[in-house]
Amino acid sequence: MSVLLEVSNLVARHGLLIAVRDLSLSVSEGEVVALVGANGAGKSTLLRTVAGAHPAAGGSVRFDGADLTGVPAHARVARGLALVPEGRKLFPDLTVEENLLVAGRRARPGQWRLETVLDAFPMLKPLRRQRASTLSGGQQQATAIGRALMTNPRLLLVDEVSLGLAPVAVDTVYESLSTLIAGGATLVLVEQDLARALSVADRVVCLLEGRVVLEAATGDVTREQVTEAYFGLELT
Ligand SMILES: Nc1ncnc2c1ncn2[C@@H]1O[C@H](COP(=O)(O)OP(=O)(O)OP(=O)(O)O)[C@@H](O)[C@H]1O
Repeated sequence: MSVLLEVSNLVARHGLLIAVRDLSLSVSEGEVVALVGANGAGKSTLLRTVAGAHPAAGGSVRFDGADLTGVPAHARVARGLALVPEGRKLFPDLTVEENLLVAGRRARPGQWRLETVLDAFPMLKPLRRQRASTLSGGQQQATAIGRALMTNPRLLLVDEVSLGLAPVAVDTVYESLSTLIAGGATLVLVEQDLARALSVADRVVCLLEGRVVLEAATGDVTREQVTEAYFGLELT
């Protein structure tokens, strides 16, 4: 598998606070990576910096061989990097369909268009003409992932996949993610629910205080080992 994303010695700050410290990570084409870690570990800042929504204070972000470190977010989307942000950030007054179509306006060529996104997220079909502000959390998350797909990404970064969703909504969102995975999508998922994360990912990367403290194929690591890394406990 060829490397699609290569993050090297990345540093990201919020003022004086260093949220991402000298972090290196690579993601290969077709891989599903679960990014886990406690609140404040730096997961969101990392995804936002990779997507160009937050500036890098050091290091580099290479995508498909090109250095994108100083490149604006919209140009990264054009190259195939898409972020589903924490809080979903839909246009509340637009309908589901309009939210999807807006994202598709400058899409790269590819399989994803309104019809194929609705096929991947069947729960959205009856909601097409409904305003985003009236949707449940799960419906919003499905719309937000669908909106990112409309750009025909080569790598999809999804922040906080299941945060705030009812269990049944989490199931539905993961069913659709599984469809994407079966179709060969390359994904980085930030997920608080460790069992979920381990169930879909090929590899788990655990952050603590802005650093990678554990990185392993999901088959090679136990839930206990990930939990220990998560809280910064000594590995036994
Ligand atoms: N806009 C901001 N201004 C100042 N500090 C911030 C800002 N956003 C995040 N931080 C700080 O940066 C560090 C990393 O936060 P980040 O949100 O990236 O972590 P996270 O792992 O995604 O956590 P969470 O699950 O809570 O979102 C934390 O100490 C956080 O308080």
